[in-house]
Amino acid sequence: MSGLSSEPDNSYDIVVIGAGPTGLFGAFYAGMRGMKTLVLDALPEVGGQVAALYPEKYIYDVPGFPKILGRDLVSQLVAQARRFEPDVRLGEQVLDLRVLGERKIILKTNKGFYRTRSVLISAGVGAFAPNRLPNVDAERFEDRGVYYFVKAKRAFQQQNVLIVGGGDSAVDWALNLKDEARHVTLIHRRDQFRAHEQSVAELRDSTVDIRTFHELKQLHGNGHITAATIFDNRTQAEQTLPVDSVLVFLGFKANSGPIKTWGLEMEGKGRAIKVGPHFETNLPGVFAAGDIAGAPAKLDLIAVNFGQAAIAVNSAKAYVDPTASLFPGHSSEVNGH
Ligand SMILES: Cc1cc2nc3c(=O)[nH]c(=O)nc-3n(C[C@H](O)[C@H](O)[C@H](O)COP(=O)(O)OP(=O)(O)OC[C@H]3O[C@@H](n4cnc5c(N)ncnc54)[C@H](O)[C@@H]3O)c2cc1C
Repeated sequence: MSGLSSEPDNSYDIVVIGAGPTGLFGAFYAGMRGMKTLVLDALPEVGGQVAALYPEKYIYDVPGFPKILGRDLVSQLVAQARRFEPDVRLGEQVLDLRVLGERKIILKTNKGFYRTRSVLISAGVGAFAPNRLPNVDAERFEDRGVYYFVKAKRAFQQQNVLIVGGGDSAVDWALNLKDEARHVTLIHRRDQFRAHEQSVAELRDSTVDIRTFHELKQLHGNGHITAATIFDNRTQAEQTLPVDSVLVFLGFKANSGPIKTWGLEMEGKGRAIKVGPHFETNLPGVFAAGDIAGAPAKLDLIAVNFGQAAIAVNSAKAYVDPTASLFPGHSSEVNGH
């Protein structure tokens, strides 16, 4: 790993790779065990698959919640993890991991290096990245009118907004922005939406200009987007619309690529990291939990992942501090405020 000679000063007891449900709960547990914690995720938002793929769906099998919306579960996990104030860095993908010795691990990301005594890999199905707009040279407008994530709807006040996509995110953001923006157009290449029936009904009843069977042909602007040409994929008829922002919601792809090069023993056709009973990997100080872990009875469910995160983090604590016990004590007794 190049750059190791200039070792970073930032040093953690544990770095959690991946801020999905497993990583967020792992971060909570690490905080409860008094570990200095850093959480890293490639995406600019936390929540893993839940936030990226189904934030607006109800989940029915999380203990204690008869039903809970994906995004509400993520908020609750964040609130729980925040209590111990872990460092969180988003939009940062871990590219390399090296064990240099006992309790000495270096991580390299696309933004820098971190030193840590242990690692929890809770990377799910890999680092998420949004599917980018194909064939329209959108890169030159990224963050200059083309956005794959929306943080604050205020940013689109009085704008002409073009939304691309037919899933929950596209439909929900169209509904969310219709009163904030000057005009919202939504294009989708088919006439069937992959979104909540109720939201689609609301959309069809709203002021959003819906163009089904439409796709993006070209973006225009000098520095920042000013217009977009769309076309009807049945007739090829084109139209150029004045546009200030294009919001792209074409789903995500996962890339587990770098993890396979870290010297970890893999299984399950190379998709899962082999773990032992404490969710330890073959690399000392490196633990894995959640969808990425090749546990003996593998069930990729949030409820199961929470338990794995607890075992992995408590094991990491005992590794980092050999005088510490594996059992954390009951939270109701040790953290009573
Ligand atoms: C449509 C759908 C519906 C589902 N419904 C349910 C349900 O009803 N009940 C249920 O229990 N489960 C459900 N699941 C499964 C559940 O979402 C997963 O089991 C869970 O999200 C796994 O959590 P995780 O934290 O292990 O991984 P993930 O949620 O995949 O999070 C992993 C995170 O790690 C990040 N990451 C990966 N590699 C890197 C890297 N190198 N550097 C930085 N960051 C990285 C990713 O960007 C991602 O954010 C569903 C899944 C899908 C797709």
